[in-house]
Amino acid sequence: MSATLYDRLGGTDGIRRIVDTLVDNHSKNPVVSARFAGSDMKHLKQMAGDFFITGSGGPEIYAGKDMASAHRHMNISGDEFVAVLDDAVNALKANDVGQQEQEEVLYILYNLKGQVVGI
Ligand code: HEM
Repeated sequence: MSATLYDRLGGTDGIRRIVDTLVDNHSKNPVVSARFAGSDMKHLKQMAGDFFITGSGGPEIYAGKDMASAHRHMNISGDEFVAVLDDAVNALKANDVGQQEQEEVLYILYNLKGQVVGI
C-alpha cells in the first residue's frame, strides 16, 4: 500500500510546520489579514493542524467545528478563498513539499470551497 498523505507530508511534525507557516502567511496577506486580527493565532494553528492531520490519515482527532460552522456568517468571498489557497501553496513550497503532495493538498482544500465561501 502506498504511504498516506500524512506520512508523505512528514507526519505530525511536518504538518505542524506547514500549518504554522500557513497561518503566519494569513497574517501577512493583505487580502485576508484583517479577518484574523482578533484571533488567537496559537489556537488557530493548533486547530488547523489537528484538522489537517485528521484529514490526511494521521492519528490526531480533530475536535473543532465543522467547516460550515466555523465559517458561517463570515460571508467569505471567492477572492479571499483563493488568497488562503495562495497562502497554502506558499507554505507547502517553503517547507519543501513535493509537487505531487502540493497538488493533493490543494485538491482537498479546493473541495471545501462550498463549506467556506459565501455562507
Ligand atoms: C479550505 C479552506 C479553509 C480551511 C480548511 C479552514 C480551516 C479552519 C479551521 C480548522 C478553523 C478552526 C475552527 C475551530 O476553531 O473550531 C478555521 C477558523 C477560521 N477561519 Fe478558516 N479555513 C479555510 C478558509 C478560510 C478563509 C478563506 C477564511 C477567510 C479569509 C477563513 C477564516 C477563518 C477565521 C476568521 C476563523 C476563526 C478564527 C478564530 O477562531 O478566531 N478560513 N478555519
